[in-house]
Amino acid sequence: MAARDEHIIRVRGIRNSFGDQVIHDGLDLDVRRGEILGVVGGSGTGKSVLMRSIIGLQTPDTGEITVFDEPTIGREETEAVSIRKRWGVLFQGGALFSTLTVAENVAVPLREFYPELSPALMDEIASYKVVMTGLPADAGPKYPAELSGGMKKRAGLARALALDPELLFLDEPTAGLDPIGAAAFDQLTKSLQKTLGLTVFLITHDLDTLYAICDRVAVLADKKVIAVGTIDELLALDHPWIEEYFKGPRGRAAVAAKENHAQGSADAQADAHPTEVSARTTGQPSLGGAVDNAARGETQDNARGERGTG
Ligand SMILES: Nc1ncnc2c1ncn2[C@@H]1O[C@H](COP(=O)(O)OP(=O)(O)OP(=O)(O)O)[C@@H](O)[C@H]1O
Repeated sequence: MAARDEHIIRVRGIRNSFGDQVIHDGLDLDVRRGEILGVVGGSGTGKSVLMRSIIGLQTPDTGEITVFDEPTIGREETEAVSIRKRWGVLFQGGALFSTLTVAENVAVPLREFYPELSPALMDEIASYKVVMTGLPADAGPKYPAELSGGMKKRAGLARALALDPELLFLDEPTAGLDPIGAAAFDQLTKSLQKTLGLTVFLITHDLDTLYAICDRVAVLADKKVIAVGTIDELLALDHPWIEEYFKGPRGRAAVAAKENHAQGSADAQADAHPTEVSARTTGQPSLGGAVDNAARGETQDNARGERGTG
């Protein structure tokens, strides 16, 4: 279990602005080692800008950010490389290179950071990562255009895991997936986090994801992180936005889905496969088996009942 006070990411007093538009002002956040931290907030509150600031793609006007106890703002590229190797990022939509196959996409970070590796070894590592994320082995030679939306996300995840990171950034990983595919992706994330000992910074609008896999949730509003804690801790704060967010109709449905899943898991006994797909807000029965089933479920991307932002 993670030491509660061991912070992989520390953000202190950052301000981000674009022209006259101030996105963050005095924003603080700590991410603990080994946790899955969900990051929520209304559209445009700056969740992605925060992630980009942490990974060095956006330079805040002021403030400090450290990752693995190393400052990330204002670092020379050569200095930043040693930190960047230790995290993986899944951007919204997967951000795959359309002219490269899945395996070539996964190998991109290997080529960038370890160009001395032989092509055969890069291929082997890429194949391993592809299978690890639940894609069929024959997905490697396919191009992104030949994949479903869910498979693209898995390919993006495989690329994010290419360097065996300690820290994973996921920007709305389940947006656009149907409920079964989204549930499968959540369980894959949880399973990888446990197996690989990852710390996960997860931006989402998906209440099911928050309830199913997040250890804590950080709420962005008013240009700051206004609260961070477990969902129960957040609800105890009696904040109107938080209350509405978690206790509205979608929040209640997410709680029901989690309870269904807990009941299903009890019924299925304690040795259930870690990537088992849970029942979700659709009321779908729990599916056994997992990665393979998950991949099958995702062929239903964009079907009715798709989970988008909310
Ligand atoms: N490069 C940029 N130039 C100008 N404005 C930007 C830039 N990047 C982000 N913004 C603005 O910053 C604000 C926050 O954007 P961000 O993408 O972080 O929001 P978000 O909370 O992730 O939203 P959503 O939930 O809709 O994805 C938005 O108003 C956006 O238009």
